[in-house]
Amino acid sequence: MPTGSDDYPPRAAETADQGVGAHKDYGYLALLQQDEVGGLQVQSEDSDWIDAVPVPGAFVFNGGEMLEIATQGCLKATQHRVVSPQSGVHRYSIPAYIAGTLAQVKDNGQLLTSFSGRL
Ligand SMILES: O=C(O)CCC(=O)C(=O)O
Ligand SMILES: [Fe+2]
Repeated sequence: MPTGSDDYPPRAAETADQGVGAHKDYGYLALLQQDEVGGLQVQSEDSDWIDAVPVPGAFVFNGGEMLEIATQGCLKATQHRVVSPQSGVHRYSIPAYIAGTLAQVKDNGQLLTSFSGRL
């Protein structure tokens, strides 16, 4: 197993277990490198699950709840999940989470928002 990565072992053939259940990340951004196996799905506004098909050399950026708060709902936190690979296949992904501090200040009635983030 490569170091610093998440290992999703294959699910038992008779089950449809998920590697990670549906959730939103709580931080600002998650930067994700997934291998060619796939399994990451994002939920649309119509509640459909859409495959985030792996693109070689590309990263996935997942907006988190802090980002949604900091942008006052302009950028939404993405509901997502990971479906485990079929029997006999392993999936690897390397996530990096950008967390940070949110500051909101009212200046003459105008809401000013700033944040500092780090990996
Ligand atoms: O492994 C993935 O593709 C996503 C993992 C994830 O959603 C998480 O760690 O929050
Ligand atoms: Fe996540």
